[in-house]
Amino acid sequence: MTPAVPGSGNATQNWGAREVTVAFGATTALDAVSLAAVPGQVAAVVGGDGAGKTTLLRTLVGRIRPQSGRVEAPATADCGFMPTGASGVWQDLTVAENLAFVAAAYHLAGPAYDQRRAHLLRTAGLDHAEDRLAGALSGGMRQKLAFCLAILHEPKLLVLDEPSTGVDPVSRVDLWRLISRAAADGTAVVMATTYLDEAERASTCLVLDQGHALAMGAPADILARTPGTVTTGDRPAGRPELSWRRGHATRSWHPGPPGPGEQAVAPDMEDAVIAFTFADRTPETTA
Ligand SMILES: Nc1ncnc2c1ncn2[C@@H]1O[C@H](COP(=O)(O)OP(=O)(O)OP(=O)(O)O)[C@@H](O)[C@H]1O
Repeated sequence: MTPAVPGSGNATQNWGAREVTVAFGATTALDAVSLAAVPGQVAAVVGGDGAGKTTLLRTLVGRIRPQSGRVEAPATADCGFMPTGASGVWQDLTVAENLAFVAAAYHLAGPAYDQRRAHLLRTAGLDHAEDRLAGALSGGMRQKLAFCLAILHEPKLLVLDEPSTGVDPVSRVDLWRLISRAAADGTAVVMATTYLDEAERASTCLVLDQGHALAMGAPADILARTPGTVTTGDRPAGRPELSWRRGHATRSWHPGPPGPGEQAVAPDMEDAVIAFTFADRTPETTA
């Protein structure tokens, strides 16, 4: 029997990546990274530029073969993948033609398909734009079309690469509603996101940095395990390179307790991800 991916909490499903390592030449994009994809749940993958998010997602859907570790995923026809930047959309086809193209690839037809297509277009707010060229849609509408294309064939595993990056706040809400609905319908959803408020709403969150998994678990657990202390003030406290702007204030990370007069805050996901990253990148501070 295949062992379950750690953290899946599900004895019957074991989709996900298990200790996957991927290198591109001298660059280790993923270093023994694991992530469970559980039906009915959203797993968020977060991390900065070059953290390995896209590589992990592409590995999950079989587009990259890892050097070591293993991937458990449904058959290709049961996977849906939305690449970053809506690059899964054909710009010179209309919305309707994009959908028809994908439907033909999956042999989708008949009243059940018509119903699903109409439902998706309505939920995505694209039902009045069927005849518009995808290239003429707003960024948010194009992302929503890309989402519809990825989910049209009702995949069991849905993998989304930064679905809401560059999307206006209202379209972000629409997209999140679509994603939550897919999970509620029983789909295992894995999404990379740079929006940490979105990550905070996921069931599981994986924090990556430079190919390393810094933390994984329920968002509340990750917050509870935030290393060191985060403080707020009107100027950096301690080492300036361990401080960042947050609205009109400055946050600072301390490997230990705050200094005298410094005001500690309960970290949110943004603070936690930054704290994990600083702790990992500046090991001398936590030694
Ligand atoms: N095809 C490739 N050839 C060489 N290096 C690659 C390739 N794909 C990714 N990398 C490298 O692997 C590392 C991880 O990249 P990846 O795209 O997975 O990160 P990411 O977290 O998605 O970041 P970003 O959002 O900036 O794309 C980076 O150092 C990147 O330069």
